[in-house]
Amino acid sequence: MDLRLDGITLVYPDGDTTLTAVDDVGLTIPAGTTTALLGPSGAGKSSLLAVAAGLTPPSRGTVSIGDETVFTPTTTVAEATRVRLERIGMVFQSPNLLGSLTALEQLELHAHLRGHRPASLRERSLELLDAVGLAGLHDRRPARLSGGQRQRVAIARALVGRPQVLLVDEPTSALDHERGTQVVELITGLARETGAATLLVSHDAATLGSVDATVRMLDARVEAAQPV
Ligand SMILES: Nc1ncnc2c1ncn2[C@@H]1O[C@H](COP(=O)(O)OP(=O)(O)OP(=O)(O)O)[C@@H](O)[C@H]1O
Repeated sequence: MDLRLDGITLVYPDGDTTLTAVDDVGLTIPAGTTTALLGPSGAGKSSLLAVAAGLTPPSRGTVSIGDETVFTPTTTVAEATRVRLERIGMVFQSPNLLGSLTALEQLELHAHLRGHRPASLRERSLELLDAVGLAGLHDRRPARLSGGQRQRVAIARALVGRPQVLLVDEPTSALDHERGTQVVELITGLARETGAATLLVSHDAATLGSVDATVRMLDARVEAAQPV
């Protein structure tokens, strides 16, 4: 399903005044495609991602998945959490893995906590770990994985609940150029295969050869989407 942001504005209180972090942003990400969000520090990229994830309610505007409006200025925390758990996968800058769990267990626990408990969960998790290039490393704990491998576990984990939307914040910041490019290729390929509408924040335009579109943010606003 498509992800649609309509007229998103996010205003933070800032002492006696306010700061507009996102200013009337509209963006559509078709199902199965990846849009990269670029722009200088402070442009509003993480703020827009937080609104798309339902972590922060917009001050104005709506977020829709398919035909359904899921986040508005009045969406409750409980409702936003439900939508996020059921429909949205997230990959953060840091993989945030649990030190005592194997790669496979990271995926299984994540799915359990979200209420996804199909009989085939183990197979699905193994398949995803294979898809991210970790065949044979399912039993490794994070301490025995490289930084790039940990990031791949986090990507597989985000997809285990078959999310309709995938939101990715700076997945390559800890990786060298070649590995960063590979991780973006992996995300765009998985988005295509799973149909997830994917929004990926990046600082590093050189790693984005495989994305379907790029959007540049500047001073809280976006320029028109550019197909690459
Ligand atoms: N919780 C907050 N309260 C107040 N202001 C905030 C908050 N979070 C972000 N801001 C401000 O909103 C603006 C946009 O910040 P944001 O983190 O979205 O930018 P960014 O493009 O993601 O930057 P970076 O690339 O450095 O992560 C900045 O001016 C920032 O200082």
